[in-house]
Amino acid sequence: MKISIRDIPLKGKRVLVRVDYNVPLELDKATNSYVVTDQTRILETLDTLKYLIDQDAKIILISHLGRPKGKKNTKESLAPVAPLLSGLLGTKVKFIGDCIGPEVDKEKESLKEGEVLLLENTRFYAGEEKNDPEFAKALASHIDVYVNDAFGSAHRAHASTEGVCHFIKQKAIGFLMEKELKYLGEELKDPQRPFVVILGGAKVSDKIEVINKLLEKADCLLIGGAMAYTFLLTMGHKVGKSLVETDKKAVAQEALEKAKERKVKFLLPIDHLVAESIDFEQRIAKTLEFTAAIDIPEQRLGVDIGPQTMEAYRKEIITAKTLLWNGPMGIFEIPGCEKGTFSIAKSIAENPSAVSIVAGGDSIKALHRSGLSDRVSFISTGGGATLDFLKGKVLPGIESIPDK
Ligand SMILES: Nc1ncnc2c1ncn2[C@@H]1O[C@H](COP(=O)(O)OP(=O)(O)OP(=O)(O)O)[C@@H](O)[C@H]1O
Ligand SMILES: O=C(O)[C@H](O)COP(=O)(O)O
Repeated sequence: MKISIRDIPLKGKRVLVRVDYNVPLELDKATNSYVVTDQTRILETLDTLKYLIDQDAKIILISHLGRPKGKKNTKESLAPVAPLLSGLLGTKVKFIGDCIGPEVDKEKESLKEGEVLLLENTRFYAGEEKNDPEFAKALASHIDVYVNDAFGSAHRAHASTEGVCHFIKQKAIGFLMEKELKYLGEELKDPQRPFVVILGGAKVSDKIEVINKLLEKADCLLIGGAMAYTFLLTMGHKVGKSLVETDKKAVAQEALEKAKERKVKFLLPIDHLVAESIDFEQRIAKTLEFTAAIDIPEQRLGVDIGPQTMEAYRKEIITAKTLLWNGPMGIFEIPGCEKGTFSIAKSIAENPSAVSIVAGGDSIKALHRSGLSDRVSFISTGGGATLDFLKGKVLPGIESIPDK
């Protein structure tokens, strides 16, 4: 058991809290400013933050947002989180446009008991992802206690999740981290069967390797999203202009063989929604139409699963005893391409007696949009972190917090 914030005195201490506020932002054209479109990850940290405020701690929040690769930009600034968090906590959350340096140190020093300061995106510095000790040391300056409540980032050995721990003596996990570990650990250690995993999304390179591990635990895998096309391509199907990672074909082949060997059902889309092109800026899919077959025409790209696939996946979902869903089935952000993803949410809702776990920023956003969030057993705030946890991998963000 990890040391929790309940286990240490916090009054008057400067507490650096690593949260995962890697939340989706959208430009609000009316105000020309970015707004948070899914607050889940923020809401889930409120218990920890309220507790720290009650304990008269001086709270300094750090997080990453997006993948800015060491460069500052407004699109990935944490600034829009501050007013939102102020409202949710009922206390002013001050924001400063940097996360290290003399200005930040001054703010840290002048912080009073119960006050909350939010720092800028740690990934605006290359030192974050490189886990640079100098950068980690700068994050740790003027800090008494480090709290990791960022389960979603625990699989990253970055300066704010791992490196910083070498410069701060007292460390603990927050309530969100505790909940995630308890839930995912208990429910999925020895899952009730059939255990059905639904995987989709764009991060093919992240997830395709995870599939190999899940094949050792799950009874059935339902594949959607962009990663499905890499598998279909590997099997010799035509995928047109769909998003694929050709360098992952060998891994895909290995997974297909392993599924066969272990007698794990491995379902891929049998029909698709395709488009001529996608304009992500305008959120428009040109010439949407269903293919009645697995192959995708040359000049088209797959943007969602088709109706036959939805029904095939539904059949597996409604008879499962344990369900895990990570990643949308299509480019659900674009109007007209959301039906496949919503159909997964609906099918899960049809099976209330199963333990259902949904993980991943976009999957959660889609779940909320479908209005069925209250029909799942547990919503994990982790995407890659949850999958790594399932693989039994050591998560650096958890490892660096000592046991009781
Ligand atoms: N067919 C497709 N072609 C291109 N992009 C797709 C396709 N299907 C889904 N996507 C994109 O995948 C993205 C989500 O993938 P991602 O792996 O980030 O899922 P997630 O649930 O947020 O999990 P995580 O938290 O691990 O990131 C969405 O932006 C969606 O548009
Ligand atoms: O959204 C996530 O899974 C976490 O915030 C980690 O983000 P990353 O995949 O960009 O490291």
